[in-house]
Amino acid sequence: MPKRLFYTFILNPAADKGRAASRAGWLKGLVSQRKDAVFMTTAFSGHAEEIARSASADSACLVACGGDGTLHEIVNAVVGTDVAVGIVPIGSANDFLKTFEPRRCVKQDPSFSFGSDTRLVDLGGVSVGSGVTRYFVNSLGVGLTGRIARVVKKNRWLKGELGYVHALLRVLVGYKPLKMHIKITQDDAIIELHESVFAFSISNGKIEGGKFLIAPDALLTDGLLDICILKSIPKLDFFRYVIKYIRGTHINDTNVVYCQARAVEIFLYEPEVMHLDGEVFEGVQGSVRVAVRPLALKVLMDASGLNVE
Ligand SMILES: Nc1ncnc2c1ncn2[C@@H]1O[C@H](COP(=O)(O)OP(=O)(O)OP(=O)(O)O)[C@@H](O)[C@H]1O
Repeated sequence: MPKRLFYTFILNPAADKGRAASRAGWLKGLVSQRKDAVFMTTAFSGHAEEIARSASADSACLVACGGDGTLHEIVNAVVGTDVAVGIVPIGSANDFLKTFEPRRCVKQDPSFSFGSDTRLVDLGGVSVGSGVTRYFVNSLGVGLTGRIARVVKKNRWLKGELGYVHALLRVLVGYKPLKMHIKITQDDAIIELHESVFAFSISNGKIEGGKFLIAPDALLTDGLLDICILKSIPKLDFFRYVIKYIRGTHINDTNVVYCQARAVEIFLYEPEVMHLDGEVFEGVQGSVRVAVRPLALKVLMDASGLNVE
């Protein structure tokens, strides 16, 4: 049956530390000119996912108006359906869009052009123990970056790069590398590591934390996830790696394992913090299985023809 609406816009007014709320008037103005679109606002964390689950019965495209967290919730509501997601980038980082359509990441002047062309992108599926699978569209981090994401989220004032620098410094105090067992499954090899790990991430997009080029070789459509493991290093050395992460040159470092795979399993001996697209999951322990779900998400492309890979 044809859907009644084409677009449902879902605004997270709390995105960008509450600054996204100031875009409500502009978004309502956009939507009010059309018969095929409606506008909704979230009232609490997790609400975008609830709205998206009910709206997906009626809409062909759900537009995430916020940052990566808003997109993450909507993606998890539509995965497995034919509903597309669109993006109005008014969050702090909007890291997914930096890979998908980098030219649209102009925060001062966000745009949305009504179109219907979509591109399929991969997703990463994550299951902890026997729990349900949750999906990330941009990146997953365990340990250091999970803890940084937790501090960034709790901080109500500092946004953008300042927020990440503040969080990094706070997390580094008292931080110890994590003991992990990692099993990376590639087409022609299995890599097993029993390591103390300083930082661990799995990426679909290239950028994490606003400006860190964690996965310079990542492509959203290659059916692969990019794994980046920084082995145990002296804590003070990490500042050198921050510069390398910004430039993407860490992947050639002898302390870094960087590779691509379709599936990864990690075993965490102690409860840890994990982030998926910047959303924080506490107390993750035991077996964490991650597998790519190739071309599983339809993403609306900018109709102005500015798309680049
Ligand atoms: N009405 C609301 N009140 C409070 N929190 C909300 C509300 N709606 C959504 N949230 C939460 O706001 C958080 C931040 O959203 P989001 O990640 O989109 O913005 P951001 O952090 O500025 O962007 P980015 O992740 O790109 O840096 C998410 O965890 C989301 O669950």
